[in-house]
Amino acid sequence: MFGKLREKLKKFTKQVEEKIEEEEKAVEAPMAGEEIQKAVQESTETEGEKPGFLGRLLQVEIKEKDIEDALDELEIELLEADVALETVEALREKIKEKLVGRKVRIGTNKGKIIEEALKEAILEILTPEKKIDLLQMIKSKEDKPFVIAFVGFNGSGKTTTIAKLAHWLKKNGFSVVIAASDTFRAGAIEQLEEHAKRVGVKVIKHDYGADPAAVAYDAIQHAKARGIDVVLIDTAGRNELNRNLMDEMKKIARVTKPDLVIFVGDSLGGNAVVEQAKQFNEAVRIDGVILTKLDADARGGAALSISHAIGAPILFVGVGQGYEDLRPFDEKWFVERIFGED
Ligand SMILES: Nc1nc2c(ncn2[C@@H]2O[C@H](COP(=O)(O)OP(=O)(O)OP(=O)(O)O)[C@@H](O)[C@H]2O)c(=O)[nH]1
Repeated sequence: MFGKLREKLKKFTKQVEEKIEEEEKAVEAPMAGEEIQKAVQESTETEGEKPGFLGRLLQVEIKEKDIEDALDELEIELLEADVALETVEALREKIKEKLVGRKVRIGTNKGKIIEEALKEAILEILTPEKKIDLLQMIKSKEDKPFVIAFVGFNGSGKTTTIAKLAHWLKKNGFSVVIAASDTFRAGAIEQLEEHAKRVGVKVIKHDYGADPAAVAYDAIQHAKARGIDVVLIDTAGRNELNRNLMDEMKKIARVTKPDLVIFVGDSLGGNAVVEQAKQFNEAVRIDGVILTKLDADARGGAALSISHAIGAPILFVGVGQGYEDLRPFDEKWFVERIFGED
């Protein structure tokens, strides 16, 4: 996971480290290495925790010029890794904020300081303005069912994801029914039924060509009549966005008044997926995102950008083809995956 992204960030760390070392050499020049360490040690011991007088002399401040070149390179590489432009720019500013002016004592582990700054910057980018606790939301809704509509392009893994989420909800004690509102793509209904059967969930369906909003409406009525907790609405994707699709989405939203609209995107699609999400967000407000195929994603561009770009949190990530392979998203976990080993 994210091998390429990791490489780029490591390269940045190394470049900045070398620059700081150059600054250090200028400070160190008049003294020999061992003398410096000793002087810093003694000075700190006499003045407590904080660096003492000599310690202060023997520290360097990271300057903008030390990181500018490395940031320029990182910016290009992140764009190549399909991180959205506005996210790259925001990340650049945050990294700068965290590093410029920072005082580094000679002899300390500079790589660690730089890596921590990168981690913090990425964590801030990933942390959405609003968070969603799905289980809590479902529990606290008084009039059942809780309705979730899924939107996204063809091939994004939407159908598999709906089955994974149904499985996860069942494991958490909720009853679920699925609306087969993709009445457009040949085979979509059978495919959904097959997945639903495997996870033990009923599908409400009409024929192909039927009104998707009517199918969703029926599923909600079915849930109401039987006290089912959650309705998951599978909507049609297209290969490209068009007016019909957006009008269809708007009608489903009008008729079913979903509690949540979740955008399902293939993380391998990179920036294109972020653009899709933005367009859906303009038509029907997206409340949350599920990114699929993260297990196969070396670049991490979509994952890094999507929350920041549309202001909605990533709720889950798909990390494999099995029904268990859906992971509630956690920013810290994500950052650890980027910096840790696979
Ligand atoms: N490795 C991996 N594969 C996934 C993941 N999610 C889905 N897939 C696979 O992606 C392929 C497409 O998924 P489907 O759910 O069939 O998606 P689709 O029907 O093409 O697309 P929709 O029209 O969006 O439903 C299938 O082979 C899935 O097993 C994931 O998180 N990781």
